Amino acid sequence: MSGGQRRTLAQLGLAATGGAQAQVTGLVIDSREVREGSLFAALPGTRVHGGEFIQYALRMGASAILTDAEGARIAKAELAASDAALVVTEDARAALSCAAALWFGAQPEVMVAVTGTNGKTSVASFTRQIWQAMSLEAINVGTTGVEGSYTAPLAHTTPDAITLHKVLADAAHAGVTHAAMEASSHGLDQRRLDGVQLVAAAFTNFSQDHLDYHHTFAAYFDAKAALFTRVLPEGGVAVINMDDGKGEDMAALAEARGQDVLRVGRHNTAQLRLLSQRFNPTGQSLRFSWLDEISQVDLPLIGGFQGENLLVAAGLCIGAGADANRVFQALPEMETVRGRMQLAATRRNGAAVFVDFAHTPDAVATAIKALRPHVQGRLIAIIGAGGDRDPGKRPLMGQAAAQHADLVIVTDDNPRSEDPAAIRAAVMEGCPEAANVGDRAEAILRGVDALGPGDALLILGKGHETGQTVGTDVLPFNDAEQASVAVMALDSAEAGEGA
Ligand SMILES: CC(=O)N[C@H]1[C@@H](OP(=O)(O)OP(=O)(O)OC[C@H]2O[C@@H](n3ccc(=O)[nH]c3=O)[C@H](O)[C@@H]2O)O[C@H](CO)[C@@H](O)[C@@H]1O[C@H](C)C(=O)N[C@@H](C)C(=O)N[C@H](CCC(=O)O)C(=O)O
Ligand SMILES: Nc1ncnc2c1ncn2[C@@H]1O[C@H](COP(=O)(O)OP(=O)(O)OP(=O)(O)O)[C@@H](O)[C@H]1O
Ligand SMILES: N[C@H](CCC[C@H](N)C(=O)O)C(=O)O
Ligand SMILES: [Mg+2]
Repeated sequence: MSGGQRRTLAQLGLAATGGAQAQVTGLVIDSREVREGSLFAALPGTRVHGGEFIQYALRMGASAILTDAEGARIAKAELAASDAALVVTEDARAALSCAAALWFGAQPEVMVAVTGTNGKTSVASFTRQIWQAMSLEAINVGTTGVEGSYTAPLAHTTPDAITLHKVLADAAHAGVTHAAMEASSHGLDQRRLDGVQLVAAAFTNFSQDHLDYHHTFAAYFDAKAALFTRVLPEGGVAVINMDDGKGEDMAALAEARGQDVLRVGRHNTAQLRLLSQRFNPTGQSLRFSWLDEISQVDLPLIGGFQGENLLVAAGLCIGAGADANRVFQALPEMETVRGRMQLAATRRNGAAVFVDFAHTPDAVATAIKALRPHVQGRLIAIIGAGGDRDPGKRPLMGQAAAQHADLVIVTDDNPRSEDPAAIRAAVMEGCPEAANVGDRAEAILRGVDALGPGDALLILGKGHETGQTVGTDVLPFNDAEQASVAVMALDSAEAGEGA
């Protein structure tokens, strides 16, 4: 990670209380990765304070420790006995982010970020696609990794500051000039993107998720709002979806900070205003106005929310300096975002199977309702909820599915450390009539088997994911692949019977 370089703390924007001349050879947040000369950032955690590992980091040769008062208290004796440099700051996470930005030293010139409970990956991908259609070297950074003109896998939606700045620097060195990144609420709360220089930022929507981490809706909202109140500088452009219940509040916060607000949506205050959407079996046509000019575009995207996300992405590109007409010209070239309302297979009788990443109550409702106008017959939904994630959302996801689909199958979705049957039982509280089929492959087979002409199956929750996490094992699993296998098996069995 050091690439052989050495920096002083001053060069990393850090003021030390001792050993200020220390030469840092790399930045790490996990003591197990400390090498000779590393700066170890001992951060507060959800399970333990990183200060507990300072002793080990010093033993492994750390030349500097960055921590908060609590970390310094925990390791007081070891720090006193060491000649390593010590930086104690109120917000060690924020300091680490700025140090990481300085350490890696490069990021794409034009960077934007998007927050919101749902739609971040979609908006980031569309933003990157628009830029690429305008012949710019662009990437999106988030849940699906780094995609576009430079690619890399990522484990998190908003990676920790060190991983993030390494990726941004690598992309910039590879010639990437434009980047759209996702700002998750965890990422914002943990200051992971505080060192990123944003020119514009967007807000999609706000509904229940991650209450296991944030505990209250107010804290969850504040984490998201920090994209505008802390990360995006004054004078940046805030692109706000005004159709969401929190749109007005977010716009007011951005204005109070001195940002230009670009309003998007059906709302009558929107400058980029969605006038109408028409759906057909393979996509939709969108009519919208920008200031006083009206445009219309045909898109190969399934689901009304994708049209809405696309306008937010267009707003981000305009907010980041692109010419509006060139942005609008790029829109017909948009491709489906992987795992978001993605057509996975079609049965011989014409019934379609879609895969979508809905994993919140609002997304489950939105996704099923969004598919409805594209479907003539029955709509069957497969849902599950993740283990070690907000348990409160489980019955609400079941309820949303029961309310909007004609038939529901409840199955497993990354049970992680929890009992899968207990998670399914919690989901079933919201949809007591649903079938309960733990094995996901079998659930998909049953869903596909139930498809008559004109029907559609919507498999929710995993989207682009390629694994099923059970305990700590990640078993290979891909909804789109399973759907194809099920369609092939059932169609050929039926053809065999007919022969
Ligand atoms: C809940 C959460 O965000 N946890 C993150 C947090 O871990 P934590 O607070 O639990 O850490 P901890 O285990 O208490 O340890 C405290 C500190 O001690 C350090 N440590 C720990 C053990 C050791 O031997 N040595 C050591 O130095 C850890 O690196 C950490 O800095 O800090 C760690 C790094 O400092 C992160 O890796 C970890 O992300 C975990 C892996 C995670 O899964 N996060 C998910 C929930 C997440 O961030 N998701 C969001 C949103 C997803 C969405 O879009 O819906 C995302 O952006 O991906
Ligand atoms: N604008 C929207 N409004 C409501 N639901 C949406 C919207 N956009 C996407 N969704 C739903 O949320 C799912 C996830 O979309 P996407 O991956 O873009 O969101 P995300 O915010 O990146 O999610 P994550 O928090 O996991 O990173 C989609 O598959 C869809 O079901
Ligand atoms: N980024 C989200 C993804 C959830 C996807 C779903 N398949 C699950 O495991 O709950 C999270 O970590 O909460
Ligand atoms: Mg995402």
